[in-house]
Amino acid sequence: EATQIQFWHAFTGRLGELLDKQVADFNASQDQYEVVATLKGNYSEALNAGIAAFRAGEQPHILQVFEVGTATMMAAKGAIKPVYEVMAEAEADFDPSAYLAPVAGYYTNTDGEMLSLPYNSSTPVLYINKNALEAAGLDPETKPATWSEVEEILVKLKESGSECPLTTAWQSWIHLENLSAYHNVPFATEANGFAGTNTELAFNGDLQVKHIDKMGAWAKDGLFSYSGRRNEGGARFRSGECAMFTESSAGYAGVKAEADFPFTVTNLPYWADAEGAPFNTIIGGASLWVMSGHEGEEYAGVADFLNYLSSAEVQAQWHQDTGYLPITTAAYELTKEQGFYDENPGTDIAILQMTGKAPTDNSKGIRLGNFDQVRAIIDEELEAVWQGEKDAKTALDEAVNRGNQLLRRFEQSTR
Ligand SMILES: O=P(O)(O)OC[C@H](O)CO
Repeated sequence: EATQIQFWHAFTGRLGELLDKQVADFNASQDQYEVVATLKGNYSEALNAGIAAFRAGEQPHILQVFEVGTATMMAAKGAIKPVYEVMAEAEADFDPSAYLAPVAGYYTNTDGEMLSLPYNSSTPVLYINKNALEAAGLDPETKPATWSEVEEILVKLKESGSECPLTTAWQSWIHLENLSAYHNVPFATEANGFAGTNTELAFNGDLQVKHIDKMGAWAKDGLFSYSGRRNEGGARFRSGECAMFTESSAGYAGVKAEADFPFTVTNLPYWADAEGAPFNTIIGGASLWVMSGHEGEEYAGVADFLNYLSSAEVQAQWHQDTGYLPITTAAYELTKEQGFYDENPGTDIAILQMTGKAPTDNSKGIRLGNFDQVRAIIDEELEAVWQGEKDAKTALDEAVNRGNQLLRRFEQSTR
């Protein structure tokens, strides 16, 4: 009988279908192991389910954790079995340098050891409904590079009757975390937490205040329409209601499957007056953590499955279907060879935007404890701006102060 491997994840919709297919293909490719994929809710819910299950001794073998939970998982030493160790014990053919540096770097400790397996890494991009541009009397091929250009388009969209010229998914990730990296200003001190847990939030600087202030004004003028904290805006873009949409590169999976209008995927816009901008954006998405407390034979199966997911063919197909980054150099090269980027313009935007410039201390990534809870505070404060209850500076100052208390709590818990 096949050894079962439990895999808990957070993918619904088109991404859920594609994940189920990968699992079915792996199961069909051999008869020693059977991976059982279980949906555990959204990213936060899946993370909490994994932690609660560990406490109850009922943890899965593999847990998908979004990038926000990385520091929490790294600190949960007894609960996890680092991927490099799983691979070494299984004597698997595993080469960490096969992974793209900015992706691997996110999930690697200071000794260069890979702790979790990069699986679905994304970066934010801008989606545009070409029909909406045309209806506003604009060239449907328009690709605004800067936020000032975006603003001019939003005004025309509104004049043409659009009730939702712009919406966004993941507001903190795109409009504060990536905004900061893209303009080379700190989101937090200590290299955004990569250099240590003694870190403080710093996203209430001039650039961030200016950007959130602008978005607040756009909300007031009916140019920006808020949809929710995660990717609720996706349905509104795919149905044609919203004309422009800032969202993960992986929003591509759903847009490609559902939108019945021509669309553009282009770079996340930047502020042209910021020196040196744009720098590179940072990753989001999730990685796969192996949990401790299982049998050796089961870990051999985990190693096989993770290697399967990383193989060039599987990873290239996943990248092409979902819009997630290709993860390994081999999958990237294979995708180029297959002519995918030429046939599907915009699909290489994410990887180019991530890797265009050498990362700085502000654009390597973000590694903060209690980050999911910090994001909830940020969401609350941003919502107050969109509703016209707070100005941008007050909201960001309060988010920084409230968030810092959670960072201190995390630091104390790791001592
Ligand atoms: O939609 P995803 O999977 O690319 O994730 C977006 C954000 O990184 C979530 O924190």
